[in-house]
Amino acid sequence: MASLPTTYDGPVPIAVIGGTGLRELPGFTQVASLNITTPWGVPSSPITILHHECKHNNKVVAIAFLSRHGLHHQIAPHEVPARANIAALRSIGVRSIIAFSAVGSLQEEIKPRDFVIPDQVIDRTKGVRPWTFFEGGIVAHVPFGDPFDEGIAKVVRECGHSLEGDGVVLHDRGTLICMEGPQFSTRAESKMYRSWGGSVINMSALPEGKLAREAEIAYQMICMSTDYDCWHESTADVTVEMVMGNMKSNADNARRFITAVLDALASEEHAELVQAKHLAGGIKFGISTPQANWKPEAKEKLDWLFPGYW
Ligand SMILES: CSC[C@H]1O[C@H](OP(=O)(O)O)[C@H](O)[C@@H]1O
Ligand SMILES: Nc1ncnc2[nH]cnc12
Repeated sequence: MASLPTTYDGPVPIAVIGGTGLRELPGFTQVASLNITTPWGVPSSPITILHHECKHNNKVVAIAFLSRHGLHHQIAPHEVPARANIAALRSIGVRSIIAFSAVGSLQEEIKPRDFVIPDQVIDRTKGVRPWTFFEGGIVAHVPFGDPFDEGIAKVVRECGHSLEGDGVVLHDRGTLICMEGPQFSTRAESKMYRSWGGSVINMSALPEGKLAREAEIAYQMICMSTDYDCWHESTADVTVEMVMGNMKSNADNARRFITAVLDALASEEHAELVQAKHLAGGIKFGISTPQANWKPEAKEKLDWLFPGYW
């Protein structure tokens, strides 16, 4: 294949982050491949810019795609450079992220290959992943009571329901447990997460979602169930083979789902939502350190993330 341009000039407000089994988005035209270096390092993969012709208005929109675990799934969940990923996406104009994830089901009614649009998350990562842009002399605290974006979630749910009966089964809400990994849970842990009200489990929603919130990016995860983890008495414990097998056999549904979401988000009706106007500027109110006391090195990094804010 001829190599792609390494720059892209147009606006790119929407990004898709692909996870396990979703290292690229088939069916879209690739128009550029960007290698971006951020003050937090380099992203998991080059950012591919895809052109998508919106079904509703035939308008061509640019979408950014990033592969969370790298082009060859060589990056473990705890090694994902989430700060570089989020910062790089924001630097090209991204303000809304649809993040895909393969998850274990913690509830009988969430069957393998069902989709879940989580609305809550419980953090079971172990503090080994860098999880904030605000450190080294500038302190900030952002609200995270609703960790996902309800506006984007509403559009995603409508799209999922429009595909129901056509192979897609959708659960509108759910509590996602984000564990550290890379080992899967013990049976005792799996049962404990069920007793906490967990619906599904993965290793990658955090700190990705927290960093997106700090970067004023609307973030919604679409989860696809691939297994019953290890709590279920009559099914085998989760294995990578099981996860990959279910991702592969449901890949076409995942592709149709994401295409429908991109069609909907590209319509005029959702322009404000996609630009995350509801989040814009909010970070200014979350900073506790008076600007006069900011360390120059810390300010330089934040200036990269929020050009023109200070
Ligand atoms: C290969 S099974 C565990 C792996 O799958 C999920 O990946 P992702 O969320 O990126 O789709 C899970 O979070 C783990 O990283
Ligand atoms: N059972 C499980 N636990 C954690 N992450 C997963 N991703 C897919 N299945 C999983």
